[in-house]
Amino acid sequence: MVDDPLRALLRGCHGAAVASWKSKSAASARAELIRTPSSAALSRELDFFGTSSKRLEVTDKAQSSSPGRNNVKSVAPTSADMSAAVASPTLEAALAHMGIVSPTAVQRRAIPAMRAGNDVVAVAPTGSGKTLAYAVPLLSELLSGSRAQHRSAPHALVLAPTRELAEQIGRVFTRLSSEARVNARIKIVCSKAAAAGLKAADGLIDIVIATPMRLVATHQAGAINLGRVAHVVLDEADELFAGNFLEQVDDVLASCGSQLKDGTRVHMFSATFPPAIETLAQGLLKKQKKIVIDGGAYGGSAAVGGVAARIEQKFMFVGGRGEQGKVMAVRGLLKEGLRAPILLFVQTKDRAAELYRELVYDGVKVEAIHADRSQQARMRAVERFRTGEVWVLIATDVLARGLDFLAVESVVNYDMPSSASAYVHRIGRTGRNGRKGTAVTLFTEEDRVLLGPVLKVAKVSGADVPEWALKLKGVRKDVVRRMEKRPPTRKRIGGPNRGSIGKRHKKEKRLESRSRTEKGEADSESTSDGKKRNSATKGKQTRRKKRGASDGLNVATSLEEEEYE
Ligand SMILES: Nc1ncnc2c1ncn2[C@@H]1O[C@H](COP(=O)(O)OP(=O)(O)OP(=O)(O)O)[C@@H](O)[C@H]1O
Repeated sequence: MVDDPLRALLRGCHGAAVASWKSKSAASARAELIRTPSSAALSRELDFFGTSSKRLEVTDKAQSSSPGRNNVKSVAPTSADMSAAVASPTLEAALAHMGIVSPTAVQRRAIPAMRAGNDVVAVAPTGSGKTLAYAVPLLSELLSGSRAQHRSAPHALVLAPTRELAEQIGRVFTRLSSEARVNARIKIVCSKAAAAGLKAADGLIDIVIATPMRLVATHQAGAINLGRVAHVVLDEADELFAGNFLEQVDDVLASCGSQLKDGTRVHMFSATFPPAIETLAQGLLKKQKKIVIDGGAYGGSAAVGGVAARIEQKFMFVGGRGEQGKVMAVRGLLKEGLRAPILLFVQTKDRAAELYRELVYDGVKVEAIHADRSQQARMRAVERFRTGEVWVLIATDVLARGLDFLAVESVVNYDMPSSASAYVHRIGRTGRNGRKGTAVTLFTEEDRVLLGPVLKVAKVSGADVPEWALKLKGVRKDVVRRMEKRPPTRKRIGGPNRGSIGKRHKKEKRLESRSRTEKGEADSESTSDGKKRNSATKGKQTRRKKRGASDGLNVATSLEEEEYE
């Protein structure tokens, strides 16, 4: 094993793989793998959330030619386009300070549309800057003084399907408002603690960013007044209108009640907006302004689009050998130099655990995100990925939407996404903000039903879809829909290594369990009802063990599950 330079690299290097698996031979890819950048250089590249000043230091050929663009200290002048879109010199300067000097297409159109008092529906590709497209007009209203001034009554409400996304949106608002000195009171409500804090503070709030479940609970507890909300923004609107969240979103909008009739504006943003969701959303939009950018598809039979232009999409049939074929395919991709960091999507948390075992045994620097781990452990996993300590992050669809992992080079759909929309969002974790990215989708015989819709999206977005694939016999829509709701049951992931987990993994298990115990202890110390909390934690751990999840790799299976405490 030591003879194999790839194995040595996978074990020891912090550098990113720089070879494209598609365009280079295995030998040259390996050679490039050996010339990895330093960990410092890599960590500069890995600003996943795109909101810190590090992002401006990224060494990117496309950007480095524009002087001042990569220098945090020098603020480049903004374009005429930017002045016209933002219409606020203060915000314009703040954006320039963040390295944002010209608007993206969706910003160019959505910012003025929101300012003009419309209900904006914006469908634009992943990574095209939709967050700022609504953050700018909302903060600009606060700047101009037209804000609600009622206790616990926010001026604007932003809903997002997951806690991670809500927190990311919160970071964007906080950064921009502090750069512009808006002095906006921004609250992120996506955990019990945050909701309790809101009640305790009982003060003025300008903007609330929340997950639907937590906001409903907070409202029911009387900690927030939704009666005077001027704007409701639904980020990942199609997901918020889908089964899991519909009831809660409905409750929130009902709580904005009378205001919805006489003036609350409702805005929807996503990279996908299927016709069924459009019909559902129509009733809420009084003064609607639709904005559809590039691949973003709004209505029509295509139903989804929104694939960022620079993502190279590849499909690999791993057919006959089923699950074993997939593991081999992933090993092959890594060996051939698929560019890291890599996000690897699987269908369920159990499969994440199984795949983790396979890869960790190989010596791949891999992590898996799971909802049962403490928030600290989750953040640590992301941080390890961010700094290049971990090359491959295994996740379920909980990480598929909205998260701005700016430096992710490749996405692998280890398991076929459950719908064309899911495909768009998953692969959209790479190729963000005009960067290049690679998306590889593995499929077997049992994926035939979902393959058709996914290939259509790929074809529409300019991917080189093989002729044979386009000739695949169509599947009835109701069969596709059934499959979207209930993806195929897959065989366990496990190759020859299964069962022999190896020293390294055992060590990871020990560390994980130690960190859980520490967390339990910390919880018990920091609460007055410590005993209760500590025994509850222990009970939870026991239950987990009973469920056969002693390796602690329970990745959430649904977005709903993600709303943990
Ligand atoms: N005008 C701009 N110029 C340069 N960078 C920008 C601009 N607008 C946004 N960005 C950056 O682009 C990245 C992607 O933005 P954002 O997360 O808002 O995309 P999105 O369209 O919401 O993606 P998704 O559909 O996946 O949620 C962020 O890192 C953001 O800071």
